[in-house]
Parts: sequence; C-alpha cells; structure tokens
Amino acid sequence: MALTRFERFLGRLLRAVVWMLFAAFKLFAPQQRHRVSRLPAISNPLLLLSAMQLARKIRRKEVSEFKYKINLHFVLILKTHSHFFRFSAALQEAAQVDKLIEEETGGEEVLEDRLPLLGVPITVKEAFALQGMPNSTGLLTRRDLVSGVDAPSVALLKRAGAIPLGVTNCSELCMWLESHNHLYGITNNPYDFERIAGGSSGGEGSILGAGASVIGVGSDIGGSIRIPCFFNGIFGHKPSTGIVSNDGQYPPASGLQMGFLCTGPMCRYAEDLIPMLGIMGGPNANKLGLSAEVDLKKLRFFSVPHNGGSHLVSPVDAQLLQAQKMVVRRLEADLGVKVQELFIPQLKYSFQIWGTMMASPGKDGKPPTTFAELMSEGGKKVWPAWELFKWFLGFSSHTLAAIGLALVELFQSSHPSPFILQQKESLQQELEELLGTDGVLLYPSHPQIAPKHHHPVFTPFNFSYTGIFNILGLPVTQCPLGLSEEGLPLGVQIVTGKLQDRLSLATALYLEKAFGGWREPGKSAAKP
Ligand SMILES: CCCCCCCC/C=C\CCCCCCCC(N)=O
Repeated sequence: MALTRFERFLGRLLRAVVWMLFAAFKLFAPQQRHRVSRLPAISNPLLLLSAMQLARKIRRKEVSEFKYKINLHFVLILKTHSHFFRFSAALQEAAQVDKLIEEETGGEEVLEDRLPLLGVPITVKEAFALQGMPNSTGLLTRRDLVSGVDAPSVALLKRAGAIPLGVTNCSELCMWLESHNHLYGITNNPYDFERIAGGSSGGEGSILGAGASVIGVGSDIGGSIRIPCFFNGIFGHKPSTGIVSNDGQYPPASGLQMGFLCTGPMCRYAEDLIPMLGIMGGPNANKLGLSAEVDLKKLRFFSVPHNGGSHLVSPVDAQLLQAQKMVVRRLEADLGVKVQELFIPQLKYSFQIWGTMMASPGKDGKPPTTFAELMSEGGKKVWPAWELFKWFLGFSSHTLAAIGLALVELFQSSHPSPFILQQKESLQQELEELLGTDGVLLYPSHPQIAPKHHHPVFTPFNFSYTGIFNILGLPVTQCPLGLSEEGLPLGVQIVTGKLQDRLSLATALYLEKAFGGWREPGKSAAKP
C-alpha cells in the first residue's frame, strides 16, 4: 500500500508552506554583515592538541598551571556563545590540578586511570545543565534560569577531571538544523561566517571546529550532533540508544522520543571519541566492549550513496558523492575488502518515518509534548498562527523555524500511516540483518555542504539523512573527509549495528589517518 491521497496532499501542502515561509523570510530577515571574513591561524600550539595529548602533558606537568587559554577572539567572532563562560571558576579548578598530581602516589598510570581528563577544558551545549550556567535552550522565558546541578553526562566528565569552560549556543528548543534563537543570536561557521554552524549543537560544532575548545557534549534526536560535526569538520558520535544518560537536558524527550534522543561526544580528533564515550556512558559503556581490538579487514563494508530520491529532500551534492567514493576506493585498496554499493528503497521515506515515530505516544500511551507547548514554557500559551503574524511584524520572541514547526504540527494526523509504519519495520529489519555484528555502512551526513545562513528554511527535510538512524536506534560516527572546492568540510556517516559502536569508531580512526581529519579553518580559506 503506497501513501494515501490525503498523505500526498499533506506532503505538497507542507512544501508549499515552507516555500511561502522562505519567500517571506527572504523579504523580512535582517542581513548579517561581517567585519572579518575568516579566522586567523591558531597561534597557541596547545590549542592544536587532542584531549588525550593534552591530558598526558598535564599529568606529566609539561603544561603547568592553566596555560591552555581559550581563544576568546574566535568565540566572539563565531558567536558560539561567549557571555556564558565561567573563566574565573575554571581557573580556580585548574589551580587544583597540580595539587592533585602531587597527591597521587601511584604514578602516572594510576592517575590516568582515575582522572583520565584531568585539567582538560570542555564546553557543553547550553541545553544541558552545567552548575552555575544558564540552561535556556534559546527560550527567552528561560533566560534567568541558572542550573543548580550538572546533567549526569557532564558530571561524569567533571568526575574524570575535565574543567568546563562554559555553555554554547543551540537552536531554539534544540529542534532545528541552524543554531539560532532570540536570546543569543545566530552562530557562524568557522570556515565561512556566511554559513551555518548546524544544529542543534551548533555552538559546540563551531567552537570545536574553530579550535577554541578541546572536546564537547552534544545531543541528537534527528542529527543534532552529526549535522554540526559535519558542517564544522569535526568528529562526533551518536551512541547506541540507552548508553549515555539523557537526563539534565531541556527539553526532555517525551512519548517514543525518549528512545530516539542520544547524548554523545563531539571533538576534533578521533582518538578522543572512545575515551569520552567510555566516561559519558558510565557503567553502561561496558556493554560496548570499547577496549576490544577491531580488525577492519574482517568487517563487511557497505556504501549507500543516497536515499533513493525523496521529492522532499535535496539530491546529494556531487562533491559529497565523490568523497564517499574515495572512501570506498581507499578501504578496498588499503584493507583488501570489497565495499558493496547498495540502494535501500525504504530510505526514501526517512522524513515520514521520523515524523511519524516522533509524534507517536510512548509505551504508557501518553502522546509527546507538543512543540507549541514547549514554546509556551514559562510564558503565555503560544498560538502558532498568531505567533507567525507577530513574527512578520517583528514582535515574536521565537524564531521562524520554531513557529514553522509548531504550525506543521497542527496538520499532523493522529493516525499514523500504516504504509510508513511498514516501511520503518522493514527498514529496521533489513538494516539489522545487513549489519549484524560486523557490518559497517557509509551514508551521506547531509545532502548539502554547509548552507548559507537561514537557507535550511528552504530545505527543512534534509536532516532526514541523519534523523532516520535515531529512529532505528543505530550508533553512528560522523567523520570529516577534507574540504570541498569552496574550502568547506566534507564528511560521511559511519553506521553499525546496535551496540557495535566500536566498529564505527575504529573506522573513523582509520579514515582520519587516510583523509587528514580536522583541518584548521584559519589555514583553509574559503574560496570566494
Ligand atoms: C520555517 C519552515 C519550517 C518548516 C518545518 C517543516 C518540518 C520539518 C520537520 C522537522 C525539522 C526538524 C529538524 C531537526 C534537526 C535536528 C534535531 C535534533 N535535536 O537532533
């Protein structure tokens, strides 16, 4: 059974609404002007180290006191966002580091085991609770809220010795692929300030991509770790469902969404992913066997170049297709494996599957909290159509994307399409059988290279390239693959079977060596 006439009509209506909103946006949106157009090169060599390298230097006292200084200049240019840094508290904590090293009588190995991130600066997506820091998730009504405790994932990193520098920008209520809200503004891409940093963990993506922070915490229910990692040329991992605690972030997931949301690590160097995941997962990380050696030659590799041509989603950029082909060639040449190219027809319905499952009631039968309800938090009830009218007049405190999402929600049917549910089930079964415990699948991270600011309003369904794996609960590592002709990051998603995270993490380590991993934006000028 294919989509019903009503469902097809809804699809067309949605597209018409998006086009109208975009046209309106083009007319009314203020234009950004940048006094500087590119980042300077990084001058402090400590800023070029991975968390593991930096932690080793700190343990050996090769970095005494807190010489690692955040590049405030970058933070200001990128608007990632700087007003919420806890520099003096971080410096006080850093001053304790040498004392902790002196006190450890068991030597460097014991210290590494006990405090693997001792002294390493981290940043955290503002949607997570970090004690003493705001936790607004871009809602003006939450602007005065200060976290009294740390989210569990943040607490585990702190317990491992990491020193939080502060919180970074995200999209309004974490539900858009551009990090923009009326509290902090819009975050820029370090490779080209005219372009988006992605969302919803875009502040993290930008600050890490710029080399102004070492490692960071993000969350992902539709691509919010992977999209910003892709656009900012860094690594990120959406773990298998249920490994890292999602508690302590706003908004909390509701309904079936609880099984789709994942918290995970973001960083510039692949070698930081496994230790971060091990720490953030707490005892759950034992389920992943992260210390087991992976022999890439014994894995089965698959490459899916696109979603099969959904009319809602842009075609995959030729440079991304080419980059993925290069990965295939490299794997075959270096490892002697045969990478099988596949087309999986159900992927065409990725957006419809994501939308249907996100709107489904939880196991307790309760429907998820609506987006309009979340927007109303701490203030007056939000009426989406009225809010849109206010937005046209410049009076709304919400972004067009958030208003658009609340509007679209009004048209969502409460009866899920049996055809879409069937596509989801068959996709789940096919991928689980295909990947098993030794399969690795390459899939585009997004159909487009980092778009210009606000342009995602025009292509809102493109996130479904990442979103589908939230619904399937599969782990995915986002891996950079060098730069495009315009000097913008290229990349690929590496997907594996449930709880087989170590396979995608090992593949990312290999691809970092093969393709050069993160590139410093200040040395990679965007071509005009
Ligand atoms: C202004 C136009 C708005 C039109 C809305 C069209 C509907 C699109 C639906 C959903 C877009 C969600 C994007 C989610 C991005 C990542 C979310 C995440 N936290 O992982």
